[in-house]
Amino acid sequence: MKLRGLYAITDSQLLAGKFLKYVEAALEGGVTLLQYRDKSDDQARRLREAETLLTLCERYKTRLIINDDAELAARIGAGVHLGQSDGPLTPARALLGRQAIIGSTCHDQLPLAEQAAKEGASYVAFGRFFNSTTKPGAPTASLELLDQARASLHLPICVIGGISLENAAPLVNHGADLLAVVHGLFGADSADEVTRRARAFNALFNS
Ligand SMILES: Cc1ncc(COP(=O)(O)OP(=O)(O)O)c(N)n1
Ligand SMILES: Cc1nc(C(=O)O)sc1CCOP(=O)(O)O
Ligand SMILES: [Mg+2]
Repeated sequence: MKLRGLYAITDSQLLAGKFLKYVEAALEGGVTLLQYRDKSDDQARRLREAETLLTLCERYKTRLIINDDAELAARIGAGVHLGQSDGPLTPARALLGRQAIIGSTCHDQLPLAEQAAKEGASYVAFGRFFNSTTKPGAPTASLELLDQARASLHLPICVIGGISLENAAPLVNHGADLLAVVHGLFGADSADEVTRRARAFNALFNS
């Protein structure tokens, strides 16, 4: 499967009261990867929601990624996204198997991406590229870094952090394969607008 296009990431606060409606609206518009990102400790709810999202993803032929939690990913047969403090990649690959999608946060550091590639990551993520209300404190990354990453890495490159329809085009032009978006997708006033935004993000890869 080609990892290229929109990477939608859920946010439990932003999507409160409209979680499945907005997620399905995004899937309707086209989503390459969907990440379930819930930073709570409510294991029962996390399992329930992850299973529901997996069923929805199967219907739309989208791959589900669980943020932070390789055990939950293994339990339901999804992929996982691991940050630098979320545990090592090698055991996660052993746990999830060769086919699983495993992503790695590399902030603004190429050496982290090279290491992640060696340890079996399926994609590497750089960010944040713009101001983010979802994660304001994340380290910043630049288009120059993206150029260097594109020239030296042979893995799909994901970009994240404050991405919107207004600022995403240069990231694609500088070699990003996956646009990871929370607020710029789900911070919409209606489900129809989420679908429209998803289509418009994907169209950036065809222009
Ligand atoms: C696609 C993608 N890229 C980066 C992150 C951030 O991961 P991390 O640094 O572990 O921070 P949290 O999201 O866990 O707060 C991500 N989740 N997804
Ligand atoms: C979860 C996350 N990680 C980041 C990083 O830079 O590693 S930025 C970020 C938040 C992404 O949400 P939004 O699209 O609303 O800015
Ligand atoms: Mg994490």
